[in-house]
Amino acid sequence: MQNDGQLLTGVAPEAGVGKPDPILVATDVRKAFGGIQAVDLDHLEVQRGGITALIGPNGAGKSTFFNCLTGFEPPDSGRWHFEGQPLQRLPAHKVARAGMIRTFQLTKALSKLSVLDNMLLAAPNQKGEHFLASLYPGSWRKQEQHNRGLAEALLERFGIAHMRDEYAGTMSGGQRKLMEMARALMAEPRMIMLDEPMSGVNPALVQSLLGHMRELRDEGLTVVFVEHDMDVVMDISDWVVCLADGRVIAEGSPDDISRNPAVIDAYLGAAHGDVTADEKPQGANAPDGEGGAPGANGEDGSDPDHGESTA
Ligand SMILES: Nc1ncnc2c1ncn2[C@@H]1O[C@H](COP(=O)(O)OP(=O)(O)OP(=O)(O)O)[C@@H](O)[C@H]1O
Repeated sequence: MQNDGQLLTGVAPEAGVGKPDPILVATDVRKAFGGIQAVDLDHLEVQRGGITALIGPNGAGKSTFFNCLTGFEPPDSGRWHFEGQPLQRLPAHKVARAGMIRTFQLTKALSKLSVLDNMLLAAPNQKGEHFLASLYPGSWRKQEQHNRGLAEALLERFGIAHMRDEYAGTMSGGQRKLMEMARALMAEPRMIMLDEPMSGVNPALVQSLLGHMRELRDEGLTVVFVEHDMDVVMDISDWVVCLADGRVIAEGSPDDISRNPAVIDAYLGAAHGDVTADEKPQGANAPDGEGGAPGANGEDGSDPDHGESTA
């Protein structure tokens, strides 16, 4: 089946290259922490309806870039358009309402709430919370019904419906990863940004998560994900963007990227010689062996304090 990611065939593998139908266009996005220039990005376009992987060594600025785009971290400068709408300086909940939503490297479930309540909390536009809307209970009742139906359907889709009334704290790390993806979809986004969705999950669940990502893409959602596992990146991506020192140093198809000398130098490891798609690093991780490896966040990839909710 044709998906919009295939529109990328023939796009030149050049950093900052224009895309046939970009859903996101970001320009001059910069963010420094003290003396560290975490993000120093000139231009990046994300193709609508494709799966784009964001790779790069530890500390390359991937998560900070996600944070800036989604309103979780104020950039020092920069502008970006999503579906033609400028989103810079908007807080996270407004970015989510605009249709762009992210998940976190460490899952952010509220462990003392049920799985279903965690899902419902992730729905934006809680009309009942506004004073005027509360005067017209019909409008929020309708919305609550919609949210409940959506939450039940998503839990079913991700195979965790049997957990709906359990405390989220009782879920395994893998189940939490599934819930994290399901929660993001409560906002009914047009683009989902997944920060290391596979970290700390077992191989069977990786396959299940990959299947969900493909399905979402085939249904028209744009997927951007940060990943260290090059097997996963090569397997699923329509396009790969490599960051180093906050800059886009290369982008292209998985094949282009696996052969790109700048990517091999900065990330895949020049010491290992040329890396082709057939000889890619196994199990992946950053080449220096730091972080990002399956299990690097603890066996279940869970957040030790589970203290926060997503937008
Ligand atoms: N809140 C912060 N305060 C100070 N420095 C920060 C902060 N957040 C990130 N940094 C620094 O900014 C740089 C980019 O970090 P970031 O987490 O965005 O990289 P990354 O590519 O996502 O790394 P990883 O693959 O390890 O998750 C790093 O040098 C990091 O130490």
